[in-house]
Amino acid sequence: MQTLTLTRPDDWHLHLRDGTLLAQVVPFSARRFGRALVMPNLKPPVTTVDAALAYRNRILKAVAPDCGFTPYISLYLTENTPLAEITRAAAEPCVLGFKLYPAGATTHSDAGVRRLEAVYPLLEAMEEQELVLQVHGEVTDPDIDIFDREAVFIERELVPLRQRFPALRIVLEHVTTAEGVAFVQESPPQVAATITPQHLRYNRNALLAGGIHPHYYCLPVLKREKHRQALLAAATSGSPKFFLGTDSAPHPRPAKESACGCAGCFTAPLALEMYAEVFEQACALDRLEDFASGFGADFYGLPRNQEKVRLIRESWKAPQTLGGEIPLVPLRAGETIDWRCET
Ligand SMILES: NC(=O)N[C@@H](CC(=O)O)C(=O)O
Ligand SMILES: [Zn+2]
Ligand SMILES: [Zn+2]
Repeated sequence: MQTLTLTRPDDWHLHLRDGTLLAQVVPFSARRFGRALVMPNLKPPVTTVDAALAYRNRILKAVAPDCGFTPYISLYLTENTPLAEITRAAAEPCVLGFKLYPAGATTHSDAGVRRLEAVYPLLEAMEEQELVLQVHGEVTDPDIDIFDREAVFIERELVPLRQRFPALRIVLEHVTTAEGVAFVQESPPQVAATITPQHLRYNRNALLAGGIHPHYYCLPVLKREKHRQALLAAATSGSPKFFLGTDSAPHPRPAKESACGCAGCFTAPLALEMYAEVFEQACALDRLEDFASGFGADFYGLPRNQEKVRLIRESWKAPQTLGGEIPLVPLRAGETIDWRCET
């Protein structure tokens, strides 16, 4: 049987939610990943170092103490973030940066940034203190077609931002387009991107062809095949600028299967396995370890993990729903997955 032993991977973009949902979902990540950068779009958002430390403790309480899972937090950047919070964040090892949510772009982003100019002093301080800006890269302009929102954001916001803050460390989170890939490739080394398993594996047909498939709806939305090809080429290129970030984003089943279903794919129970599938299909399994377990840690200046995980080339079926108090439907529910994680 074919097996694949990897340095334990890390997830550099993860939503764990809070309360009951947190307890339900975190074990799926902790089983596979050594570390995760946990996103701050809770209600209310995690905007301060104190709130981040409290959230981190709640995450740690929800996993077995000996499981070796280390959460890091990205702080939610707002137009009201005090300058002093930047200094505080820079001094706190478990805070790895600030998340830029253009207000209205995605789930729980209403406290986000309306005008980028309003946070220029904060970005200047972040640049000086070498903090990372994690970006949800979509414009919120209702006149822009939803499939173009990432490309337009890059042109209107990110290119000028890179020019104004040339040393600012930026991660274009969940990159979904050829334009996003090109932006990262042509930027200096402190600009990188995370790539999700769904954007590597699917184009927009998975969402819209043969009926509407709400569990494949996330933001930025799945794109055309040519964009998927660009992402796949980037992820398997061996470039250290592209690394794993699942963007696993659980929502209760009724909120997904609704006349106005919310954005987010719950992938934690099968994301690592899916990355193995797509790298295998691209004949690039030898590049998976750097993408999943190396480049992200290098970018964040953290040591690579010591432990290993083992994947086995063995089919299994993703569950239709995951039990627990809150019903959750994972991506690929009921479908066959080619790789199984042994740990
Ligand atoms: N990706 C998503 O579609 N949803 C995320 C938010 C985000 O990462 O944009 C969520 O929190 O549900
Ligand atoms: Zn996002
Ligand atoms: Zn996300």
